[in-house]
Amino acid sequence: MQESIPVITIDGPSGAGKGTVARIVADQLGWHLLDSGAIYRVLAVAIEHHQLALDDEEHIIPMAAHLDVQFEISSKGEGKVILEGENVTDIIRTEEIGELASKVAAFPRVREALLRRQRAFSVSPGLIADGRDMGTVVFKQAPVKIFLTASAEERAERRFNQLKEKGIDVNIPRLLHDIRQRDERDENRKVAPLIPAEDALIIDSTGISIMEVVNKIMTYANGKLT
Ligand SMILES: Nc1ncnc2c1ncn2[C@@H]1O[C@H](COP(=O)(O)OP(=O)(O)OP(=O)(O)O)[C@@H](O)[C@H]1O
Ligand SMILES: Nc1ccn([C@@H]2O[C@H](COP(=O)(O)O)[C@@H](O)[C@H]2O)c(=O)n1
Repeated sequence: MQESIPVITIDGPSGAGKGTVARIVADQLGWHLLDSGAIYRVLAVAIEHHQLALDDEEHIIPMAAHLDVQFEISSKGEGKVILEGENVTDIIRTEEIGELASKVAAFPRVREALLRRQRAFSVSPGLIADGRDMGTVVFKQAPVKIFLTASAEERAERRFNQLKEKGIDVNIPRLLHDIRQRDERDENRKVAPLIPAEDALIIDSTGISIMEVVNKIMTYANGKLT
């Protein structure tokens, strides 16, 4: 990371709203956006496509370091993810790929291999980076760090509504089970576990609207950056 580029990190568990608020904050500030979870998800898809075993580090590490992926903006202004020439925008958002991403993300050498790619997003005028270890590892020097959370029940309900809107058939008990399992894996892995950075502002968004969360972040960031 270049020292002079300001970075706002937003870490937290699945479904806390990180991606949603990161996008709005980035739009308001006119800054770049890094959805680091998408990189782990793309790697999970690549592992499936190449039919690799999850412990096949010999092949996974070089693949992670040289992942052939482009993050594009479509003509409608929507984000598009292209892996090895194939549009994987929708595939990477499935619960199955999220689960696989969280398994592969527990391997220290995989995380190491993805560091440079993530740090390359830090360009002028600034970056909003969302993930699990943005404030603790990837952008440790960031001047503004947020840890965004919400109760597991509320996160499951949000995910339920999100998937229902897309016409995907799911149920809340199953989503709650998956969310708890993913939290447990992300919080307890040996490297870069999901924990708030010591200097992070913790925001519990349970019962708080998206715009209220955005406003809290903007107020905090304005105070820190001026
Ligand atoms: N404060 C909020 N109140 C109600 N719904 C919210 C709130 N924040 C986010 N949502 C909704 O919750 C869903 C999940 O949000 P989002 O994808 O941003 O979470 P996330 O933390 O990025 O999850 P993941 O890490 O799994 O990608 C979205 O449908 C979003 O609109
Ligand atoms: N900085 C990050 C970002 C993500 N992960 C892992 O990827 C999984 C999927 O992430 P989403 O944010 O897209 O849901 C997640 O469960 C983490 O295991 C990570 O380790 N570090």
